Amino acid sequence: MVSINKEDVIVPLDVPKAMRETYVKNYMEITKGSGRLMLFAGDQKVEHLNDDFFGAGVPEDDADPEHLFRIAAQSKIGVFATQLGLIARYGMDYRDVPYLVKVNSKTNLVETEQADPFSNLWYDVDQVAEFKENSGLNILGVGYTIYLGSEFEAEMLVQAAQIIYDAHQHGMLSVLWIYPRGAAVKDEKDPHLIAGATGVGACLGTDFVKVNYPKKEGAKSAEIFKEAVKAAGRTKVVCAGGTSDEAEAFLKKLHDQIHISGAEGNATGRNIHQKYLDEAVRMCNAVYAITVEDSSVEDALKIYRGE
Ligand SMILES: O=P(O)(O)OC[C@H]1O[C@](O)(COP(=O)(O)O)[C@@H](O)[C@@H]1O
Repeated sequence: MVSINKEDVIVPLDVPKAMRETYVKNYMEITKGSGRLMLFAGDQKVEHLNDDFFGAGVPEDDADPEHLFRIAAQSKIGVFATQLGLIARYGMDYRDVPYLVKVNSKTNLVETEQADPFSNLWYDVDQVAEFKENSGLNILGVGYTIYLGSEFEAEMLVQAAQIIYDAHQHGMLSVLWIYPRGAAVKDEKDPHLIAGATGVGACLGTDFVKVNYPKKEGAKSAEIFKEAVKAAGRTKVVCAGGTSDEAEAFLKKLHDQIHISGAEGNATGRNIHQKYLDEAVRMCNAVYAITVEDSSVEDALKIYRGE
């Protein structure tokens, strides 16, 4: 078990004095007192349309958006990230779930080869705060995606800066998804470029930055990922889960990211929700065990197998 005290939370100076306590409370809650983030990612209904939710290899449970809420409610998680509209439709039946509102999103219909990606803002943070107030839901933070290197990078950087600043005004946390992508980007998974991305996250002052796990011919990803963790400084780095993998390999990779690279959590979607509910809940609890409870891969696998 890893744990931090309230006093260990470094409160950024853009959080007003009156909101410092709220920020610390949200930080402790989103990390379950571990300092590490277990983010269950459920924004793919926009990002990947129905590709992740229906078709060969995807259990039928996943075709219904409520599957995501059932998993979030029945498993151990730090936070469930999805779009505000979906939360508004289901939140009344899932009041105990901790939420993170993804404030921008785009589909994958236009390929990167056709046009550089731009993910525009759907809601500003004041609307998220208003929604939190009106719904009474436990909204701990906001999330935003930047496509670094896109011709629309400048717009996304400004929007990200504003949403982080505004989130901090409300004592809410920020998670940036930063993916280098567009015609100017030769290799999205280049370790040096990923480290550039986490450094941008640090300069934007985000609490957490989520990037893809770097890949380089002949190199061990867990080793080359260290550059990105270092570049992020006080901003904590987590990795996207990627396409569904065999459970043991996925859990081992996550364990390496945390214990070799120095990542402070995970942001996992498909590897959890592309399963029937019972298995999805066990997988989610296994991911949580490695992240928050500091379990070994063997112990996490026992949780996954229901032993
Ligand atoms: O664990 P997963 O399914 O990769 O989800 C992690 C994140 O990556 C995304 O799927 C987007 O990734 P891509 O744009 O690279 O496809 C997000 O929608 C999601 O939050």
